[in-house]
Amino acid sequence: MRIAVPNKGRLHEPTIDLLERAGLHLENGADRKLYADTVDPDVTVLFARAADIPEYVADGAADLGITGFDQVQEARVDNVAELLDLEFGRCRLVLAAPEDGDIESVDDLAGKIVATEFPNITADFFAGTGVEPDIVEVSGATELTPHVEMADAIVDITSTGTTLKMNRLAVVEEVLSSSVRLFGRDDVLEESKVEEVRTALSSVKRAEGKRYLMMNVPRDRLADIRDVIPGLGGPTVMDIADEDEDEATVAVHAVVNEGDVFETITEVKNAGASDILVTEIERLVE
Ligand SMILES: Nc1ncnc2c1ncn2[C@@H]1O[C@H](COP(=O)(O)OP(=O)(O)OP(=O)(O)O)[C@@H](O)[C@H]1O
Ligand SMILES: O=P(O)(O)OC[C@H]1O[C@H](OP(=O)(O)OP(=O)(O)O)[C@H](O)[C@@H]1O
Ligand SMILES: [Mg+2]
Repeated sequence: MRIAVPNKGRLHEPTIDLLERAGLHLENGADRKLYADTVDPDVTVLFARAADIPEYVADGAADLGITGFDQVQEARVDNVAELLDLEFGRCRLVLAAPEDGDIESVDDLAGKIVATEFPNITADFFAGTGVEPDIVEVSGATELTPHVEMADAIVDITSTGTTLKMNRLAVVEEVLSSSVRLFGRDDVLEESKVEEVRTALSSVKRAEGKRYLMMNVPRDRLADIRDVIPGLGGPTVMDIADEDEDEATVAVHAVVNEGDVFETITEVKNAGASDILVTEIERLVE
């Protein structure tokens, strides 16, 4: 099983970090190498450009891929399926034009020129509008093209909006909303290794923003504690070893949202809990 991941750019680090947190530790993967082994002898990693990854998966150079949804759409591959939204690399592809120009809506682009690194997505977008500009493919610095009379508008990536603003461009319309996805070729989707990888990655995503809470509670206050813990399927209650059966204290463990931890601690304390411990969770397997 081979997974293609971005070799550089802004998606490289977070993707490697995610694989590591999922337990797929990379080995022998020194910088500039094309491949890396992982702790799982059946899983290798192929480093490729974010834009090439969908093709690599479709053609069989890799079985699974991790890259932006925008790249998967642009590649127009029809034999791959999405397995998981990894929820980072969030950005939008937008149609943008000079702030002080005369392009204010899609209709203003009839017969005009639109420059983009995403000609397929752009063509699909305009096909749905009935407006037919000339689409010119560029390989970078798209934001400059309206200022050098190469184009009247662009379709490009934005997230904070800083680059558009710096180039005095305004959003005319959103074309696509993107985040990083795990996807696989249709003919490998039933393989057990694919499900293993998907489960490992999704368990990391599920654990994000969650905390594990442990505490000791007098048995006769358990009902109150249950009332205040917004646990995942309720708390786990355990007898404490060597305690007398009738003895009073039990251990309570629960998974809670990070945002609820502060309030929950106050509430369980008021309900009689002591020795409260909060820890991070690496993975949460369904
Ligand atoms: N500003 C951004 N905010 C969030 N995600 C982004 C942003 N820019 C790009 N991305 C996402 O990252 C993907 C790859 O972009 P990145 O800039 O890392 O590579 P690239 O410029 O295509 O790489 P290369 O240097 O190989 O040409 C994009 O397809 C998109 O999904
Ligand atoms: O809305 P913003 O936060 O300003 O982000 C948008 C910019 O980010 C990307 O470029 P990147 O930084 O990846 O540089 P690149 O052109 O070298 O790929 C994209 O191509 C935009 O130019
Ligand atoms: Mg970029």
